[in-house]
Amino acid sequence: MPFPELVLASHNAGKLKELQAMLGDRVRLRSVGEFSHVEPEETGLSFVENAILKARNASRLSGLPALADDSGLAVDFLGGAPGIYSARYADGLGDAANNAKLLAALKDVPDAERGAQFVCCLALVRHADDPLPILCEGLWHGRILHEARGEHGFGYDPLFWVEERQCSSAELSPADKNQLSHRAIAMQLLKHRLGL
Ligand SMILES: O=P(O)(O)OP(=O)(O)OP(=O)(O)OC[C@H]1O[C@@H](n2cnc3c(O)ncnc32)[C@H](O)[C@@H]1O
Ligand SMILES: [Mg+2]
Repeated sequence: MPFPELVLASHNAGKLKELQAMLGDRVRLRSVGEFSHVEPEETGLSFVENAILKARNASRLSGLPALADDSGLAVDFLGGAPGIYSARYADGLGDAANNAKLLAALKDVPDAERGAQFVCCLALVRHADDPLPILCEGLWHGRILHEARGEHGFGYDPLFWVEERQCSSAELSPADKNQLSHRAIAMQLLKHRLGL
């Protein structure tokens, strides 16, 4: 196993939980929070740029190989917003405020125009200056509900309708979300690349 221990370049507890569950016990994820509580500025214009930037920063702080997840929700009616700005959509006020802002932006928009995709870009760097990061991407298609449903997950999960299961992603069990999600698709690819 090339990476028995990886630093996860994330301060999001929901991601850590999901990614560790997907990786199983052959790779131990350590939070970058063990090394610093300062979050890097996400200055990239794409998911991949931000994922690489976060991975390099965590690797520099820890001296260890690092995995980053940059993800978000791209809503068709909003031209792909909030996209890379998903975490900060309501100016840093958190998940509930982000969800309220999204519902307001889609007020009176009919179901047929409420298509959206969750995007996940994973970047793994072997060291802070790695010239060839491993990059894997996953997309999960759904649509935005008119009101929140479900208690599981995090972020926009209560507003994301999963057609194949006829429920919101916050109504899926954690195990089911970890089979279907954008993050699950990207992680499958990464595991394949790592021979896991
Ligand atoms: O940057 P780190 O520290 O990893 O944590 P973050 O929460 O800021 O993460 P991102 O910058 O990648 O922003 C991702 C946002 O997209 C949303 N998001 C991503 N994956 C999600 C998921 O599986 N379910 C619900 N919302 C998700 C949620 O609002 C996240 O905060
Ligand atoms: Mg972030």
